[in-house]
Amino acid sequence: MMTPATKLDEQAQNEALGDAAELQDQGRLLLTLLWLVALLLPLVVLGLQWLPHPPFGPPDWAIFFAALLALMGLGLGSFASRLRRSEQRLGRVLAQPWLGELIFSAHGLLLEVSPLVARLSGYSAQGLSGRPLSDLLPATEFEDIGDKPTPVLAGELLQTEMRCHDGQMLAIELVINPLPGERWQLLLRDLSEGQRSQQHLRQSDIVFYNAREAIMITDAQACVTAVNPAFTAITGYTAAEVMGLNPHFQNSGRHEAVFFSRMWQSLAERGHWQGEIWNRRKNGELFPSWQTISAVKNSAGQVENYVSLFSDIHSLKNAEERLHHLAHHDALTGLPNRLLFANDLERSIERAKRSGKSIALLFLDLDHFKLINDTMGHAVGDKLLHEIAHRLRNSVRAQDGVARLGGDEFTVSLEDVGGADDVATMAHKIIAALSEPMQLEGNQVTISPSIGIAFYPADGANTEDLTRAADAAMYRAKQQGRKTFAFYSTEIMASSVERVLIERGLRAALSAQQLELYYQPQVDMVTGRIVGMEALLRWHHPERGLVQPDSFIGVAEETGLISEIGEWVIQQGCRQARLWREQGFNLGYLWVNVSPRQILHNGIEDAIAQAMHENQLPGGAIKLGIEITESLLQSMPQSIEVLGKLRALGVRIAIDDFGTGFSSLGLLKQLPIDVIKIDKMFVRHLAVDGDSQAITAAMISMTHTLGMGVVAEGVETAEQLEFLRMQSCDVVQGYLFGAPLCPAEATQLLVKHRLGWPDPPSAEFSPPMPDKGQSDLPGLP
Ligand SMILES: Nc1nc2c(ncn2[C@@H]2O[C@H](COP(=O)(O)OP(=O)(O)OP(=O)(O)O)[C@@H](O)[C@H]2O)c(=O)[nH]1
Repeated sequence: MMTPATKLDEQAQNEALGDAAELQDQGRLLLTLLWLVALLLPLVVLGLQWLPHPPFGPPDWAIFFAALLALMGLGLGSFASRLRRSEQRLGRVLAQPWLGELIFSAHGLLLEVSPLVARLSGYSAQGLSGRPLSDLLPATEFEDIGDKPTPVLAGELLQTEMRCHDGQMLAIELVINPLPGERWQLLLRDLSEGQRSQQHLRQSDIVFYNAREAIMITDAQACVTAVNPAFTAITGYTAAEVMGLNPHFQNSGRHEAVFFSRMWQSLAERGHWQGEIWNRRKNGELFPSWQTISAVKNSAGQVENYVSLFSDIHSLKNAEERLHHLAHHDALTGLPNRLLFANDLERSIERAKRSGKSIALLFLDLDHFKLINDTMGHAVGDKLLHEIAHRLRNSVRAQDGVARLGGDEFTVSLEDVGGADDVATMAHKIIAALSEPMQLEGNQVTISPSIGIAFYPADGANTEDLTRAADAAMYRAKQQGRKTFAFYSTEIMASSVERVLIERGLRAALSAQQLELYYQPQVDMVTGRIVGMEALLRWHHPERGLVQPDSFIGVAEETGLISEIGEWVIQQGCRQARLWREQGFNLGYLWVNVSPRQILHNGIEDAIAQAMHENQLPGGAIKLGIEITESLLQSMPQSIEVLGKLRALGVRIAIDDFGTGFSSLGLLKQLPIDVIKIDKMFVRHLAVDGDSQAITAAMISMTHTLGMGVVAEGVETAEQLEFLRMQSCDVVQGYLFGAPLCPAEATQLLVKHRLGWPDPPSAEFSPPMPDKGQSDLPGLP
């Protein structure tokens, strides 16, 4: 698109071109004159000879012509030197890197192009030669240039576009001049650079008018010279209202004079200031802004303007406060979280230090809260936690600190407390308030807390120690049966240290191969043959020797290590079963103990399926059975599903220690259970205690009625055995047949009793002197 030229900025070019045109005219005139002189002068001289009185005699023609030639030479010499100077000048102009030259014929064909034109267009100079001018200049003005003897555009400065070799259009400015020989010269220069800087200016305008940040520009005396629309939107002042004012008109009064003097100091020293500043809107409202002020200097280094850019961070500040609250509070209950609890307790300790008073820290953990989650769902669990937080807050004074540390753990810190009695009363009150039944989604739910109590400074001189002491005391309250409180004591600390030691040792035990499975035989009452082996876990502690499961299973369950240990037990048990099958033993079942936690949470079916697959179980004479404790029955819905899946894998399921919990046989009917194991407590008293006899007889009979098998544990005497036989108990297990033995000894036992025991077991079998701890193996994996 061609536009009229608006300015002539190439003065040198025009002067040179002007010179050239003038010289052309002068040259033409001079030549004509010389020709006229050369033709007419001899005729005039000859004509004068015919007069009656010629003014002079016949000329010496040789001298005459020599003079004429000298005259012509002088004229031509002066013209040639002017022409040379003009050519040099034009050459210099054309040598400018920004000026390109194109020579074309009257028919519009390109004859010559300068290197710059070739470079700008992307063609080679030869490539362009002979092409129509309109190939390079597609604008309509150039289309039919070849049809006209003279381009109509001559002498005009035009802006148009040049089509480059790659098809891109390049903005150019050009002028066309006539040349001798019906040729035309086209001088051009690249405009894109200039357009870029104009575009830059336009972009600056766009930024200024469309920025969301307010922009205020002042002169060197700090009088406002310009503000953008965002400034008006944020402050309420129009540009006209603030023009010429000192920015002080926005002063909020929130900053001291020293604040502004520092700002000016920074501007003077570094030319820059940045910070948060409170300003006043036109309507009087104060608002925080984040402001950047820059001093703009001229080339002499003097400040000409100050440019201030700011945004309203009012909403950002609100968000920051919300974030701060979120970071310090528990989202579910709104109580302070662990972080704020620690900060608050630290400050309480500082105060107590100064006043010499003491602080009581109560550490609460809900009892069996997991069961609520498991049986009623997480959403109900959340509501319960919310209600507990509410009750807890209402049970204490306003100045007492209540926090939720996470999960079902809460704390209450009491400053300026009296004696332990007062705190015990408070703990009672909290337990009573929290244990009141609550209605959650149509269900009545009851829960209780266990509370540990520790005092500053007696039990801990800083936040960590005090919290640790209260936590240890809470653990003691759990051990004491839950729904109670316990004060911290050194003895409690010792047992909590013991727990930590066991946990640490246990973490290393698996990789250090300190765990081992022992096996205890189960004997069929009718045939006297071994029909099963129960795998029982032992820990060969490097310093303490053989550690009983009672001492570490609890810790393993609390710390979650039970999953890893449980999986190892399953794999190891299955491996042993495979070995015995390969050795030709007709064993029946290999039983492993599985923790209720594993059943409920750890994808146990996958672990068992994999171990069975790896050891080709069930295979032939050996199958896998799992023993679970009665407490699992409290999580009925989930357990039914998992146990069903295990059954589908061919696994038998036994309830261990039956009779010690509160579940009824009727409840068992709803679960996929194959075997009931009567707890050794009943078996032990069979000979002397009529009640135990009655209960055992009833259990055996009812179990049979439900179509399940019965195993009696802890059989140590012939009398017990006899009683169980009379009640038609199916299988017995106990020292009378064998203690838990390491794999090698258990294999020897299998060899020795391949054909079973005589009936009753012969006296040659002397039970090992029972280490009672070892025979009591409740609920261990
Ligand atoms: N609903 C809900 N459950 C949570 C939340 N945070 C943790 N839990 C659960 O709280 C339970 C805490 O259980 P524990 O304290 O370890 O065990 P417990 O069943 O209370 O048993 P004891 O403490 O030994 O009486 C775990 O099952 C967690 O998954 C939560 O924000 N909401």
